[in-house]
Amino acid sequence: MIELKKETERVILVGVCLPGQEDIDASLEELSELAKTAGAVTVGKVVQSRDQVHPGTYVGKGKIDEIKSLLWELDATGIICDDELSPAQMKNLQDELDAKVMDRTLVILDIFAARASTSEGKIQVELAQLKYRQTRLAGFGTAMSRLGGGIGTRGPGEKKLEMDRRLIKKRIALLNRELKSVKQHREVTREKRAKSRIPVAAIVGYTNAGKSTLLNALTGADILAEDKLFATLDPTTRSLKLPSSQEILLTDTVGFIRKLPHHLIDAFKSTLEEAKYADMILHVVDASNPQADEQMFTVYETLQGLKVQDKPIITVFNKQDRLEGIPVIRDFKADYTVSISAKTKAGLGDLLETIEALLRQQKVYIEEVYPYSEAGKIQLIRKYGELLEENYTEEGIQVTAYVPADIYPQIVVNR
Ligand SMILES: Nc1nc2c(ncn2[C@@H]2O[C@H](COP(=O)(O)OP(=O)(O)OP(=O)(O)O)[C@@H](O)[C@H]2O)c(=O)[nH]1
Ligand SMILES: [Mg+2]
Repeated sequence: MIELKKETERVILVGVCLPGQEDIDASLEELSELAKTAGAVTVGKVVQSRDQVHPGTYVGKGKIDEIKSLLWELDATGIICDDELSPAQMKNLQDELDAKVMDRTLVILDIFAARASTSEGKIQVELAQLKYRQTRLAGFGTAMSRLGGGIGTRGPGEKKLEMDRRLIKKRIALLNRELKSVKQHREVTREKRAKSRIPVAAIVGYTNAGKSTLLNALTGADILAEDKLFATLDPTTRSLKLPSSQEILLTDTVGFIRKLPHHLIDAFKSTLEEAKYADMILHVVDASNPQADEQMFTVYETLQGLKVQDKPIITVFNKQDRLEGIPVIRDFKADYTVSISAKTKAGLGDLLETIEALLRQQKVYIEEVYPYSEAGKIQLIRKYGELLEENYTEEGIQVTAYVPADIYPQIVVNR
């Protein structure tokens, strides 16, 4: 696709530091990465410490004046606020600054819009964008057209940017119906998988943690892995043979981020929910990131919000090659932890062993002698379980194996 070179947006990032908040710098650093991914250049940062966000203008009057002169000094085209602005805050700031006003949500939506490739992804993004725009169009029709080009104007819904509220409502209803039918399709696929009894592991984690790189390294898939936020939007599933020859399905998922816009969570629920139907979760952490602890916390929160609970989690501390010396395992409680480098493939063997150990926990250990007339049951074990030993004797076939609990009734010896 040929894209005309547009004038680069030069933005000033604006954040509010609430009492007790220590990671405002990291949050703005991440916002700057988001802006870069969306094609803008960060030329300045402004932080105001406040007890609460200013309800009318996000920051206070003094800061607004400061931003005004900065916009002029730095020849900036607009600002991006680190939190989602209310429609009123956005309008007021726009009036005060007479510049393009954006927020974190708008930037994330823009990135998603540029990345969505499947029909499901496109519907989801457009839905989220329309919901975001719906309230912001109300009462100040010119606000959206003031965005001009660039961030906030991309996406499947691009041409409908100037749509009035009534049409937006209609379009939202239509998209919701479309989404429903896509969802049903996804559910059918999921059911098929469940029937095949092949265990599913969902790879989840903060954006840019290395989820796609890991899936590629394990299965030889060629999913785009990039040093960009939200490289992956659509879940991809690949199968993997474990050393015991048991098969498992691995699903790569969309990354999480702090302050993930709720419009997106709603719209992407069925995609995000891949984790809900998995047998286990591989939580990939970028151990080389100074914010790793906070990122893990965000992932836990998001999983909880999606009601993904009580699943065995393997925490995978990735990017060990970037760390010097001994592998880092952070201090927290988890069922299983592994240190790897998806890039150099170090530790992948450990990871596979851990996955097997976990699967084994969900299995029943058996020591049996099968009469030759029941040899078919051993085929079942081989297919769904893990056959450890098989000896042909006079009494029958001696077998030791791990068998999935749900298969167990089918392989009991008739006596
Ligand atoms: N040094 C190092 N870099 C890694 C490792 N694993 C992944 N990366 C890099 O980290 C960046 C992000 O990797 P991805 O696999 O795209 O991350 P992701 O979690 O799929 O990210 P999103 O899809 O954007 O949420 C890429 O530039 C990878 O090359 C690793 O073990 N070591
Ligand atoms: Mg990815």
